[in-house]
Amino acid sequence: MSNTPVKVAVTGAAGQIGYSLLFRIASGALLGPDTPVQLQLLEIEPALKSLEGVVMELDDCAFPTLAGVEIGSDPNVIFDGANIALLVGARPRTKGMERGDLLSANGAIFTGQGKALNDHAADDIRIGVTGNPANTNALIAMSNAPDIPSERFSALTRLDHNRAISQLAAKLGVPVTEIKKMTIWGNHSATQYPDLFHAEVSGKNAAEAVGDQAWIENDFIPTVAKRGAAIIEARGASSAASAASATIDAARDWIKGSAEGDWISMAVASDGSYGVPEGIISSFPVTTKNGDWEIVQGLEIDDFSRGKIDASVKELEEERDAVKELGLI
Ligand SMILES: NC(=O)C1=CN([C@@H]2O[C@H](COP(=O)(O)OP(=O)(O)OC[C@H]3O[C@@H](n4cnc5c(N)ncnc54)[C@H](O)[C@@H]3O)[C@@H](O)[C@H]2O)C=CC1
Ligand SMILES: O=C([O-])CC(=O)C(=O)O
Repeated sequence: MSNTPVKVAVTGAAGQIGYSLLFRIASGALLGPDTPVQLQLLEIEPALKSLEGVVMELDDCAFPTLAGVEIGSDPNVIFDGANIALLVGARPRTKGMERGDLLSANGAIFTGQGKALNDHAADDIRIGVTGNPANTNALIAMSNAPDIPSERFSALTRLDHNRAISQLAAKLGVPVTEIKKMTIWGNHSATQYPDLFHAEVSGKNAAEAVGDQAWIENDFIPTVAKRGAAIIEARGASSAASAASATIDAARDWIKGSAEGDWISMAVASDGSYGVPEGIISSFPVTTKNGDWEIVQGLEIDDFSRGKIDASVKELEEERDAVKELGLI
């Protein structure tokens, strides 16, 4: 095992996602069994007592890869020297709310955290935003951290990506491992576009393997896009363990690299690819290597996909304009 622990900051650490996420990071699921991690956990003051209980449980696991845990409510302290920051802390939506309803409630959190990361994080910082509305929260953090390169920020659409793989595998009766090149385009919201036209099943085009446009349009796309709401309806609380798992998948692949012959979905600052306006944080197919990502280029976008991508991007532009209006960017 190398000696220098990687500092992983997690916000909202006493929350539902945190309760699943921290134990997986501490056990080596993020960086592997040979890399010690130091957890730096941020919570609001009233949640610190509960977080102390979580830390007692982390201690009780005696994880060989857990080098230490620090907790606190000041982002300037907790982000100090962080190599990876997973920004989970934000109010989740409840029944009947759309993610856009969270813009003003949660947006303000990300101005302060962006500034604190700017001033205190390590030079190699990578920042993944899970807290909703994830894309626009990432945009807010990025806009408030002028010294951190914009490509170091991403928002989580990996949960949608994993949901899309799982739905397609169930439809075709194949293992999830047969599915490659899934893409989520746009916003982590009901307008997102899970794309089967570039995905592959056992090396063959997924849309052709399905052979049922009506299922794609009326079943697959809405099931994936509205899965978060379906879980809130069933569980009475928003997805947590699956969100934690996707947060790990996304950060691990970013740092360790995506698999050869495959790609992943990540919401990143657009460079104008596929007609998505520069600067907004939109989900794309990306490959990753050594902590860097690249948008997969050259995919042909037909009219159906174009319409879906444009609708989600329009929503992201509206969210950007709304937070501009609120003075958050
Ligand atoms: N992008 C994605 O795929 C998904 C995103 N989410 C989002 O993740 C977020 C967290 O969800 P849960 O853990 O279920 O919520 P939760 O309410 O159980 O936990 C959130 C925690 O964040 C803390 N918090 C609030 N303000 C904070 C601040 N300024 N600094 C640090 N911590 C702060 C709260 O005290 C709370 O403990 C929500 O916004 C939810 O909508 C949830 C599922 C999937
Ligand atoms: O839907 C929600 O509010 C929680 C979430 O982001 C998801 O499960 O995708």
